[in-house]
Parts: sequence; structure tokens; C-alpha cells
Amino acid sequence: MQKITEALVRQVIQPRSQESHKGSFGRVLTIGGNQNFGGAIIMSTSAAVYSGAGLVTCATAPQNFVSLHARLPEAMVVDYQDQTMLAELIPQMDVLVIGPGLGVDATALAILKFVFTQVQLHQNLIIDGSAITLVAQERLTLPTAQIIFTPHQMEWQRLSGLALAEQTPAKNQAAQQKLAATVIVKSHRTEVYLPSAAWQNPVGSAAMATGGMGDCLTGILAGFLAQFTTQREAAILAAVYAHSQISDQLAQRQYVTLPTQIIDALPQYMARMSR
Ligand SMILES: NC(=O)C1=CN([C@@H]2O[C@H](COP(=O)(O)OP(=O)(O)OC[C@H]3O[C@@H](n4cnc5c(N)ncnc54)[C@H](OP(=O)(O)O)[C@@H]3O)[C@@H](O)[C@H]2O)[C@@H](O)CC1
Ligand SMILES: Nc1ncnc2c1ncn2[C@@H]1O[C@H](COP(=O)(O)OP(=O)(O)O)[C@@H](O)[C@H]1O
Ligand SMILES: [Mg+2]
Repeated sequence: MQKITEALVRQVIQPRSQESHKGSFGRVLTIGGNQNFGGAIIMSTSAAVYSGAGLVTCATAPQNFVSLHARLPEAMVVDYQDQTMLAELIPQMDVLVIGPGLGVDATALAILKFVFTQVQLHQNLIIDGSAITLVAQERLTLPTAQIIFTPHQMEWQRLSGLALAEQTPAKNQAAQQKLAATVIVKSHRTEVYLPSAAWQNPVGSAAMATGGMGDCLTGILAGFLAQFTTQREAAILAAVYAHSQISDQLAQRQYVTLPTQIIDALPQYMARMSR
């Protein structure tokens, strides 16, 4: 399995064209955050904004509107149960994230099913957390879109049917091909199964083992996919590497690295990588 390198991140993150505007850097919609898990979608949305997505909207439970805006006034909000608004917004998006903090109740399932009816072929759809669990439990048919699953090992067990001990590269690749989607199997050494090849992330540490770290990754993936559109596969690999490398840099002085600290560090990290 090939290893992702810093050189690849540097290749993806280029200086911005001065002849640009917010529309040049893509539109992202994050969907999730029930009344208990608002933090998850706030971290996903923040990571998308701080990694440079041009316009970011968050569809969440109305209970989260105030806390989201207090932390992140750059993001727009919409009630995740407002199907009229979602139907209007979704076609405008380059990237959708669904799942961080969505939960697995009937409301969550209805939202996920509705989004699956609206998403379009050309759009990137990042399916994470609760949405992976629901796809697996309910055996949902996947929409036709550019799908990226971001399971941790237990979510991957639910989705692929492979018990943890069976999650070998060969079996993971076979399961990825059956899904016909990109799969990022997260662990200490995360593996990325692209349609073309499998890659391993050589960076990251136990300083990342804290709630919300995967939610943060979904936003970085969304931000990179929204901006670096000509190198889609490289953008996915670069996002995985950047997330862990930022943590490694913070971990030189910290025992644990928080998702919100990784988010805060993104703009400076990206500036360094673009030079
Ligand atoms: N601030 C917020 O709002 C936050 C909200 N969040 C949201 O919560 C929702 C549920 O997501 P979830 O990941 O917490 O729960 P679930 O899907 O049940 O998986 C956990 C089970 O799997 C097992 N396990 C085995 N291997 C594993 C591995 N490598 N990595 C991780 N787990 C592993 C693990 O084993 P154990 O811990 O018992 O050893 C346990 O039995 C989701 O929507 C998410 O976005 C969180 O992001 C936190 C911050
Ligand atoms: N020990 C570890 N070493 C390296 N990376 C880790 C470690 N523990 C967790 N991570 C990373 O943190 C993230 C955890 O994702 P996830 O379990 O979905 O978190 P959450 O759902 O709480 O946001 C993944 O990117 C994973 O690779
Ligand atoms: Mg998660």
C-alpha cells in the first residue's frame, strides 16, 4: 500500500488566484447535529470554513443555531427538517457532508433518505458517523453521486460486514469495490480506498483519540474537495494527511490535540504548504 506524503499535500494546496471570489472556492452543505450532538456538526462546519471552502451552510436542529453562529458567524444555517429549503439548497452545492451528530432515530433516517433523493451525480457526498450506521442498519440504496464514506473501524464493520480482525487491505478493497464509493477506514494508521488504489496515512498519533476528531476530518475533506476540484483523489488524500499532520505538530507540545485546535491551525498550515 502506498503512503501519503507531505509532497502530495504541497502539490494540492496551491496559492490562490488573485482573480477569484468566494464562489471560486466552492459551496459546502453540512447536515447533522441533533439536540444532543450539536458539537459534531459545529466542528465539521468549522473545519470546512477554516480549510477555505468559499460558502458554507449548516443544516442542523434549530437548537444548535445560536451556538453555531456564536462560534462561526461565517456559516449560514437552515433547519435540517425543512425539506423545501433543502431541496432548494442542495442543487447549488459542490460538496455535502451528512452524518456528524445526526443520530440514528426516525428524524435522522427521514433526513438522510430525503438528502439521498436530492443529491446529484456530480456532487461529492461525504457520509460519516450516524449516517454510515443508518445506511448499514437500514440497507439504504446509495444515490448516484461521488460518495466518500469515512467510517471508524466499528462503523466499517457495520457497513462492510467485516469484523475488525477481518479488515485486511484485500478484504477492505473488495468491500470498497462492492460499494462503488471511496472509503476512508479511520484508525491509528488510516487507510484510504480510492477506486484507483489504496493508500495509508503514515502520520497521526494517540493525541487524536478524542471525541469530534472524525467530525473535524469531514469538514477538511469538504473544504479541500470544494476548492481543489481538478485533483479530486489527491485532495482526499491531502485532507487525511493534513488533519493528522496538524495534530502531530501540536502534539510536540500537547498531550492531547483538540479538534477545535486543529481547525484553528488550518489556515496557517495551508499557507505553509502552499509556499
Ligand atoms: N461533540 C459531539 O457532538 C460528538 C458527537 N459524535 C457523534 O456521535 C455519533 C456516534 O458516533 P460514535 O463514533 O461516538 O459512536 P458509534 O458509532 O456507536 O461507535 C462507537 C463504538 O465503536 C467502537 N469502536 C471500535 N473501533 C473503534 C474506532 N477505531 N474508533 C471509534 N470507535 C470504535 C467503540 O468501542 P469502545 O469505545 O466501546 O471501545 C464503540 O463501541 C456520531 O454521529 C458522531 O458524529 C462523536 O463524534 C463525538 C463528539
Ligand atoms: N490512536 C490514534 N492514532 C492516530 N489517529 C487517531 C487515533 N485515534 C483516533 N485517531 C483519528 O481520529 C479520528 C477519529 O474519528 P471518529 O472515531 O469518527 O471520531 P468522532 O466520531 O468522535 O469525531 C480519525 O481520523 C482517526 O484516524
Ligand atoms: Mg465519527
